[in-house]
Amino acid sequence: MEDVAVSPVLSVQPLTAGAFSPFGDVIEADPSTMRLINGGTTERFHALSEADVQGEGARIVLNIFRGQPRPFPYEVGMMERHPLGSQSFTPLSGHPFLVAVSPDEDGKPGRPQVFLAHAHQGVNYRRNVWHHPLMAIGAVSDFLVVDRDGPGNNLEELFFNQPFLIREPHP
Ligand SMILES: NC(=O)N[C@@H](O)C(=O)O
Ligand code: NI
Repeated sequence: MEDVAVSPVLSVQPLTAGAFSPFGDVIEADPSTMRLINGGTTERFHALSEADVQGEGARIVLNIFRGQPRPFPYEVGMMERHPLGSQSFTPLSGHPFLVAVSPDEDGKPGRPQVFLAHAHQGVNYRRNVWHHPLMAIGAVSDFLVVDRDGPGNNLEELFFNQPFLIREPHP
C-alpha cells in the first residue's frame, strides 16, 4: 500500500495577548491602556504596539490590503518573514481572520500556531517573525496594514516540504 503523506492538521486557538506575545502584539481595546482625551469624549487605547523599521531610507507606511477569503480546508504550505520591519493587520470590514505564526528554528519556521482573530482584534507581527500571508475568512475583507517601505529585501519565504492543514477556521 503506497504511503500517502497526510498533511499534519493544525488546530485553531482564540487570539489572546498572552498566547501571541512571543510573536508580537494584539491590537485591541485593552482597558488597561485606556486614557480619556478630548474632554472625556474619546477613549484613547494608548501605545498598543510599535511599528519597527530598520535600514537607511526605511519609512513606516500605512496601506490597505483587500484579502480574498481563503478556502477551507486550507493548506499552509509556506511561511514568510520581514527581516527589516514589523507588519500589522487591523480589520476594517467587520470580519474575523486567521493568523498563523511560527517560532524560528535555526532560520526556518517551526510548526505553525494558528489563531482566530475577531473583527475587533488586529495583530502586529514583530520584525522577523515567521507568519503566513493574510488569511481572510468568509468574505473579501479590508485591513489597515502598517509596515515598512524602503530599500533592501524585506521578504523571506520558506516553503514546507510537507504542508500543514487547517480543516476549518475556528477553534
Ligand atoms: N507581501 C505582502 O505585502 N503581504 C504579506 O507580507 C502578508 O503578510 O500578507
Ligand atoms: Ni507579511
